[in-house]
Amino acid sequence: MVKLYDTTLRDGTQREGISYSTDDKLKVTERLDDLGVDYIEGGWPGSNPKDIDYFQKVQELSLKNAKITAFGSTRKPGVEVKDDANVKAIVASGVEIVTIFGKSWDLHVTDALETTLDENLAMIEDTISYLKEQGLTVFYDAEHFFDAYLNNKEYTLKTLQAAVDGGADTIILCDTNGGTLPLKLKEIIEEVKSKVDLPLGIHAHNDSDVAVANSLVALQTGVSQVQGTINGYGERCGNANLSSLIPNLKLKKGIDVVTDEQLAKLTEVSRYISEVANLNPPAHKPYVGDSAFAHKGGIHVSALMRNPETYEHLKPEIVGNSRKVLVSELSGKSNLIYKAQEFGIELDKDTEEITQVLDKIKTLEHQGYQFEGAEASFEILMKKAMGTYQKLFELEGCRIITEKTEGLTPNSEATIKVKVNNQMVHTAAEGGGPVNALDSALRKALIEFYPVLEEIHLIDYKVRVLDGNDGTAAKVRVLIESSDGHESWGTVGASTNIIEASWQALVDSIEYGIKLKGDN
Ligand SMILES: CC(=O)SCCNC(=O)CCNC(=O)[C@H](O)C(C)(C)COP(=O)(O)OP(=O)(O)OC[C@H]1O[C@@H](n2cnc3c(N)ncnc32)[C@H](O)[C@@H]1OP(=O)(O)O
Ligand SMILES: CC(=O)C(=O)O
Repeated sequence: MVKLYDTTLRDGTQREGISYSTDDKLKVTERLDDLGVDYIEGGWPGSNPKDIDYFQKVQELSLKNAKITAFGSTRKPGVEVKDDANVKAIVASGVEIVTIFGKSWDLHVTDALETTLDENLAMIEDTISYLKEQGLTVFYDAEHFFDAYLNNKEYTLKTLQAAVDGGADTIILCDTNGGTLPLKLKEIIEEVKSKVDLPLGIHAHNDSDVAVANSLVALQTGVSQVQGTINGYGERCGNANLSSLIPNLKLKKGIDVVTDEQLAKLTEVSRYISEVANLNPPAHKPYVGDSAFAHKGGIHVSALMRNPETYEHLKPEIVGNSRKVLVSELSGKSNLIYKAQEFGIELDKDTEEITQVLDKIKTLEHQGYQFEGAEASFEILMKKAMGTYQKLFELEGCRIITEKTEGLTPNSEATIKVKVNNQMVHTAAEGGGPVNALDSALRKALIEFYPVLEEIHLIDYKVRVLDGNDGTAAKVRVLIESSDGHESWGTVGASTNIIEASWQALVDSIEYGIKLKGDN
């Protein structure tokens, strides 16, 4: 039996940039419970009022799978355990399971705690025995266990014995600094197993980029509890990533740590937690990343269309993710056919049209365009090449003036002349900058013909300088993301003139949006 112990809400919050509210923590708790983890370490009640609040409120949730645990340290040196503020806060938190970390490494006892080796052993034993007397289940986190073992095996084993004597229910071996490699970790766990007769757990940090590997090796060596966090969030480089460990265990090792239905929620849970953490979802993480099943190379897409197993180690839907095919200068005809099918366009591999589209993409990418983030521009390009694209308006001309007066905010004004439905429209608009003025003038000209434009907004505008060596004459790429509040689409432009690059991306964005909303 393998037990999943999630510390997203404790060690995960030790990652730079994360700060949840109590409400956030409660919502994440429910998602983790849904996912099927066995334990949720909700926080450290001795640390801050938010965590005290959390432990009160979490009692009102009806969890289906998980048990809530509270984290804390052994008592302070020279303090009676019943009087220790941290221990009192843990007992008051109302949980049935607590996780206490103690020092395994003599260096930490002398240099961090600044106490004696014997006092540390007493701190471990009597904190655990006191908590056991309170009727609690106690997991003991042996902090820095592997470094400690390599430095002073004899003392380190005494700290574990103190935990056993105190009555700990499980001992978790922690690779706190994340510096241990899998084979060394395995060797040490094998030795410990022959000396400690208690269930063991593993808590691995990712400083050597092997936290998941270390956790798998530990489980293979007979450890039964694995600690980690969703998306691998955690102090410094993070903790063992449960978003990878869960599918690895279930799909590769045949250990049913969650049900098939729960596994299919993995991607959603990963993205939900990154949203709540206010971080970008981790695009390149295995299993759950947006790019985990993104195929770019033409050779890959060609084979994939014949049999997905050729370039995927599992079906993306199993973990709630989906396949993505990208279009770029690395595409072959297969990428285009795949995308055409997505757009509902019939395209045959043996036609002149597909060769022309492919050549055009490769030429344009050489000139600085990037279609990967601009699928709407790619769809338009494809339809134009096939002669099935109808433009919604023609530009007759435009003029943009930016006025900069010393001490005043610069102001831009655009005038534009476009032909819509055989009618010439001439408008002007102001804006904070030249592109903003141009966008406003164009919208003003088109709105009476396409009222749906009211619902279409630019949500992101990115400019990338392509050849910085050319200074202010450098070519730039503009990527625009637009949305109607439900769907979003990306468009691209490239030129040595930033207004021209913006114009190209803007026109594609507006035409695509109007057509998407069926207002043409
Ligand atoms: C490996 C890990 O991830 S352990 C978890 C680390 N997480 C955190 O530290 C987040 C929460 N921490 C906090 O809110 C605060 O640090 C608190 C409330 C725990 C302590 O705050 P303070 O009392 O102001 O102490 P401070 O943070 O400066 O120093 C840590 C204290 O804990 C002591 N300590 C460290 N480990 C242990 C331990 N296992 N058992 C007992 N005491 C410990 C240190 O010796 C130091 O005590 P001292 O100040 O009396 O010398
Ligand atoms: C306990 C803990 O978080 C660690 O040792 O890393």
